Amino acid sequence: MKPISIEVWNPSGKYRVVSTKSMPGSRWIRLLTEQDCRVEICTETKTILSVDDILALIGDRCDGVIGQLTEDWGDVLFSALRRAGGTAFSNMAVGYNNVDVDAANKHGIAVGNTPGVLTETTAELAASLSLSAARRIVEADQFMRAGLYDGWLPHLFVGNLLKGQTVGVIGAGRIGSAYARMMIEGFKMNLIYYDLYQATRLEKFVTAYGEFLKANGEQPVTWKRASSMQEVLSEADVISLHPILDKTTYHLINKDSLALMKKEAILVNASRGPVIDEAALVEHLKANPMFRVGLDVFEDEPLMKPGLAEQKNAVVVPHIASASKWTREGMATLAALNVLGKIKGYPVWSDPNRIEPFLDESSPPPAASPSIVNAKQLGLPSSKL
Ligand SMILES: NC(=O)c1ccc[n+]([C@@H]2O[C@H](COP(=O)([O-])OP(=O)(O)OC[C@H]3O[C@@H](n4cnc5c(N)ncnc54)[C@H](O)[C@@H]3O)[C@@H](O)[C@H]2O)c1
Ligand SMILES: O=C(O)[C@H](O)CO
Repeated sequence: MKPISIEVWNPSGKYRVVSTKSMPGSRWIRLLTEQDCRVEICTETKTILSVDDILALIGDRCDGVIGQLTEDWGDVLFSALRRAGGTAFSNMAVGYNNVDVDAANKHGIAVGNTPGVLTETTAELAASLSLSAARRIVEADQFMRAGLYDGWLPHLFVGNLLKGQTVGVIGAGRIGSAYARMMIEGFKMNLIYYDLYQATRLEKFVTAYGEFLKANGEQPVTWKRASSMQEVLSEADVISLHPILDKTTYHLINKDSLALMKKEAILVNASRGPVIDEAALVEHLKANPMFRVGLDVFEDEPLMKPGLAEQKNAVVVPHIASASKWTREGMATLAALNVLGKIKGYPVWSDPNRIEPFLDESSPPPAASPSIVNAKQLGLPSSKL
């Protein structure tokens, strides 16, 4: 196996923890080295590591790995980690569709993720994409830079007004609900959402905000929980996708579902690329120039499907929804603490949505793993804190 380049922190540490990428901030490194970990960070320049690269990083002895959503964590890697004496893996991401959790269970490896810390940052990017698509910001920017602006015109880059329109959310979990609140409070949009579960807190928020507006003599905002995704697609003016990626959400948006949407609707995706059949989307964009999309994620990432890049009615950014400094440093901290907690035999934090105590730099983090998705399957104890 070819050697792989690494940077080492605290070489004499008792536990060997590998990070497949350099991650923002230094707190995560400090938290590990202070607890007797030797931290090895992969410094290979290529962006996506292969399974063989990661096998080389795991080597003969490894207690835990912090990995990335671009990596394929299945039976090969989990069995290698187990053989090397490891018991812990954490994705530096909330989504873990790149992880075969059954394989991890089989080998007794805890799988961590990083919920909560990226909720607002990701929702803000989805809101940015919604605005950019509605007001044609990227097209207008390119027009200016090309020196084409020769004076104000009544028809120049006319887009969509959001106020009073309906925002549709598919997957009203943490991020979907935060996005909905931004669009409702910011632009006084009405809400229609589809989720397998009732978003009670979100409904209460919209009701209370509607009452506030009414009391101030303004048109109140409203909410509706749709009984099908199709209802959201046909009624909403702006639709944002925020479900997890699994078998039930793969190609949720396809040729048939696109046909249900309004001709001037806006579709935003900051969840996972395969939630949209991207080839069908390209055809829809070509046939409907007033339909616009804002995409942070792509079906064959890092590639775009042929034809997408040429569509002026698409705003595309490279999977940056969680990319604020605070969030990325927090994700690194949570991922490191997931691995550390398992190595040290700490219990699992009882509420993965209440992660503030782990992010407070002025006090030591609780002795717990913040979020282990297979804690129940592995029978890991829950923290009483
Ligand atoms: N683009 C990015 O950088 C970025 C950043 C963070 C998260 N994400 C993605 O966003 C996803 C959601 O994150 P979250 O923290 O809000 O998770 P969450 O678990 O709080 O929310 C997901 C919601 O999807 C719902 N859902 C599941 N299956 C569904 C279906 N078939 N139809 C409708 N709704 C369904 C769930 O009930 C849940 O409410 C992550 O899994 C991840 O893939 C992407
Ligand atoms: O799932 C996630 O966390 C994102 O895709 C990266 O922030």
